[in-house]
Amino acid sequence: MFTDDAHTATLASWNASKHHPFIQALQAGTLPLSTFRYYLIQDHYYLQAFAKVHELAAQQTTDAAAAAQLRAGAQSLEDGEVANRQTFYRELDITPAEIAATPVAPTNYAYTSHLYRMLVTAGTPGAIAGLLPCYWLYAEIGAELARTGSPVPIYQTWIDTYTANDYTDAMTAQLALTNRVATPENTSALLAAFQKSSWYECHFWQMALDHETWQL
Ligand SMILES: Cc1ncc(CN)c(N)n1
Repeated sequence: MFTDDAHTATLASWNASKHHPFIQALQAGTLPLSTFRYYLIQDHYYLQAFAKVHELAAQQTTDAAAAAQLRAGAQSLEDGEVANRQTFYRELDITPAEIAATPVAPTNYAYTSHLYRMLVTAGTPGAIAGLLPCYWLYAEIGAELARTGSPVPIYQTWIDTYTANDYTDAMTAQLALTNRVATPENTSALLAAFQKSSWYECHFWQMALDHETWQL
């Protein structure tokens, strides 16, 4: 199955994400709130692009079931993760003005550009494979972190987002969709899309730890 091969091919990168200092500090409760704020603001832009790629991929395909699944995935993102973020923004006093005044950081820019690129160069199946680590890696991270939890309530709520049934159901549906659109002809392109997204996921944590900015 495509997703088994993709998972095996990205084990090192996924382990690096799961044990990244950002994740370890979030679990220990030692992650500075300023770093979490930085992550949330950048992730606002990431999730916007993530939803947009779902919509564009749905528009681009003639596979009605795939289009419906992509739109359902985007809706579940809106209802779950994006809705939860509004609570975080209020709690941490993150305003629309602050978000608007914050540029998309280089790693985030590169990751979201990769998702759009996959749609253009590898079509809807390429976009689906590029989107999958976002669903799946966070579900695995959530499951691991939930074993001990975090002493900081807002970090615990963040963890809970990714163990919630609506999130894991959306992830399972996306796994099935990816396996359905994978063919012997497109497997290597889909694997490359998945591997690069996994690489970007790991660098996204580092971007947040570094409070990465453009040095133009
Ligand atoms: C960068 C990134 N990757 C994945 C997720 C989980 N949907 C997220 N919120 N942000």
